[in-house]
Amino acid sequence: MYALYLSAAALLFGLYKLLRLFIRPYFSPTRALPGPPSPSWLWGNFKDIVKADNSVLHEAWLDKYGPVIRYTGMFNDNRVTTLDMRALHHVLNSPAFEKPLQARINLAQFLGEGLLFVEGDEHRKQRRVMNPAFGPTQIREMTDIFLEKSLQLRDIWLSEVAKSGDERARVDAVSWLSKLTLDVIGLAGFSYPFDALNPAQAPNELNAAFSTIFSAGTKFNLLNFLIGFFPIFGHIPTTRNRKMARAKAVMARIGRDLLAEKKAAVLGEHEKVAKDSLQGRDLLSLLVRANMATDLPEAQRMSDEDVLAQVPTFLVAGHETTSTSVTWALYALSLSPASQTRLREELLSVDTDTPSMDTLAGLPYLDKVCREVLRVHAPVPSTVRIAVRDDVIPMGGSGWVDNAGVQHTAIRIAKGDVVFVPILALNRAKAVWGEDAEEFRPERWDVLPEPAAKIPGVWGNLLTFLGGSHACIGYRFSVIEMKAIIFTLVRAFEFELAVPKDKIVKRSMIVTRPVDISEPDQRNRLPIVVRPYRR
Ligand code: HEM
Repeated sequence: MYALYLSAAALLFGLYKLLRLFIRPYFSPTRALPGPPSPSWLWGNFKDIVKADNSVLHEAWLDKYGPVIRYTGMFNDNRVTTLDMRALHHVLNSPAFEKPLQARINLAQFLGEGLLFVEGDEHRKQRRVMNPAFGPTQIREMTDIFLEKSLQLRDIWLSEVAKSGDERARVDAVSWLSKLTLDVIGLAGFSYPFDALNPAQAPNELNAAFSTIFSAGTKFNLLNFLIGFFPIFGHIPTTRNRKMARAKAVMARIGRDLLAEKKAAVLGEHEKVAKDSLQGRDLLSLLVRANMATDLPEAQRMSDEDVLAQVPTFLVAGHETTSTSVTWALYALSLSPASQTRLREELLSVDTDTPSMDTLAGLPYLDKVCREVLRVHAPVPSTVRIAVRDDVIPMGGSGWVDNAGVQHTAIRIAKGDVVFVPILALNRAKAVWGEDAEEFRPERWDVLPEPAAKIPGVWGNLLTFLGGSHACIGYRFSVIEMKAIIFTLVRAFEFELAVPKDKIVKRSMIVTRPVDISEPDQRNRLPIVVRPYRR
């Protein structure tokens, strides 16, 4: 009898939760905001958004309905977006907004509870211990790795040219750059040699495990969707779940070995680790050292589990994002021969193949090219935040006007409403960058447009690396890595697209990659022709 009451109570509680989920959106103050009608209760505007290129619909709605809009997600859930910089600054910095739990659970099933997962005090704790590993002094030390791997790719492409017997070769920028940045994050992240650029080498254990986890985690399918809501689905013994479990076990074993090695090195630092040895300079070693510092209060230390979760976190966050940026850089430079020539002239004025971080950082046109690529082709085009309590978001400018013509200077938002953070849309907003905002034109950085100075981003007057408490911790790492790769490749080769421009389209699955639609398989690919540059 007691069990029956308990089941009935659980059922009622479940029903109440479900009902609240469906009813809650109708009581949100965001319903007063202007925006597109919802075509379906089940899908909201979701299907149209998925069909269009990332950000395109949001941009059109913002153009049509004003500076802040509401549209709908699944089950008519409220979603708000705005290009208002004061409002975005608030959303990115206020503890009233977090990553949605469902997205975090999805991340955690393949990444563990690392920096991309945690929120609140735990996030502040992890971030405090990890920040020093990503400082300029530390990245300066890693520049050699970025250049060494870039030179390896340069030599591989030169040998492809030699093999072709034709002074030129056709290569796929996506796959080669992905191998390059995997090698870099392996060495700079953990002193782990993936050796992905070595053509004779089959993918090693960690590479294979990582690929399995990454491809399962980033595919949109019913199982992944259900796991986001009900993590128990991750334990059903399907082929996908079994493969994931095996891959996670490999990742955990290698992670534990790496961690044990780093800890032993830190403990025996004075005798064993030379000050400038590679072993002591990778991100994991720096993190372990910071976490073991004697002046760090016990409560502020990360557990071994937390440190281990950073291994897949660095791999996922730091690998495809940077390779995609460089891929888009080669795409943009292929389509803009004048920028390519101007850049090459600047890069060839440096008299070494292995410049320091400061030399790379001090090349003005290289800097403008990188900013412009990261503006027009932001690899992560958007993110979302959920209100964890009711809140009022202040707006700059003249605010917004409701249906009754009343002016508002703030956005009232209810717990559970989602804010879409329009990274790409702000990066290419005409109101900020002018009428040619969608064009790749590095020279625009000669004079920064006034409104761009207010963009609440951590780097480069852009939202590409986000801003606020969850801003990308790896932005310095990524920008210098990007500069080192472009420096090496543009000095050595001239580039052009190997297929017509309209055969390359963008497709987003968290990261926006080029897709080659000239081939029936329509894979992530950027075929380019490389021709050695004769000085
Ligand atoms: C062009 C390259 C990159 C881009 C565009 C990029 C972009 C971003 C963005 C937009 C976020 C915020 C995500 C959100 O909160 O919704 C983020 C967070 C993060 N990124 Fe990056 N990233 C890049 C490279 C890297 C690299 C190289 C690393 C590490 C080696 C890295 C590590 C991280 C981590 C750990 C976070 C979570 C930070 C936190 O929540 O405190 N990223 N990145």
